[in-house]
Amino acid sequence: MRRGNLFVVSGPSGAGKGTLVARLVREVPDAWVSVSVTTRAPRVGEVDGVHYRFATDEEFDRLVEEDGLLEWATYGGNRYGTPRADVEEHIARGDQVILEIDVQGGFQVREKMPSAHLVFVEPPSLEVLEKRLRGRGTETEEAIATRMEAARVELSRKMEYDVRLVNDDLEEAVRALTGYVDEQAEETRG
Ligand SMILES: Nc1nc2c(ncn2[C@@H]2O[C@H](COP(=O)(O)OP(=O)(O)O)[C@@H](O)[C@H]2O)c(=O)[nH]1
Ligand SMILES: Nc1ncnc2c1ncn2[C@@H]1O[C@H](COP(=O)(O)OP(=O)(O)O)[C@@H](O)[C@H]1O
Repeated sequence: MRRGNLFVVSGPSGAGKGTLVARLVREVPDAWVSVSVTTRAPRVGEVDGVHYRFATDEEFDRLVEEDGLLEWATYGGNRYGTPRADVEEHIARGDQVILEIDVQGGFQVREKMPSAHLVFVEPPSLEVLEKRLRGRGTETEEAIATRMEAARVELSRKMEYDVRLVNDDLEEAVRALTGYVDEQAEETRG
């Protein structure tokens, strides 16, 4: 039976993961993006169940206890996790499953599912990263500082990922990501 593939997309906050993954799902028909659970507060325009499943600390605790998460991590003082059942179901269905998660989560996925493909999205520079984060207009100055600090740690682990792509020119980065997913998927698509 046809089985899908699992892809992890990580990289510093503001590198453009969300933008790239949104383009990927438009261009690769069997791509499916997991919706994470988070204890972070919704941003303006974020819809529960679409961008994230927003949860209380107690709800998140319960998911961890029930072993309902494939991986989870704390980022910027909030917890984020990948619901396990949906991911397993979509892989079984033959989809190209995409997890947009931080590097701590990326390495947990590699441990549990060694066949996962790990993609690291890099910004052209730290200066550009900070500009993008500020330009997005979603974070306070304090949150930007926390994210820039996390970015340095995340970037220090990029060589442990299977592939790296620099998101400078958006169209070029979209082509690189869709090309990689298609290439890995080809064998299992049948
Ligand atoms: N480990 C893990 N990280 C996640 C998950 N969902 C999102 N993240 C990561 O958490 C970090 C913060 O996400 P978010 O608050 O949405 O900020 P943004 O990435 O700047 O839009 C990013 O690095 C996300 O990739 C998840 O389910 N698990
Ligand atoms: N190649 C690019 N060139 C310029 N701006 C970009 C590019 N890719 C993304 N952006 C912008 O940078 C900001 C951060 O992108 P986003 O996808 O939210 O990053 P992430 O999901 O990694 O936190 C957004 O405002 C987005 O529109």
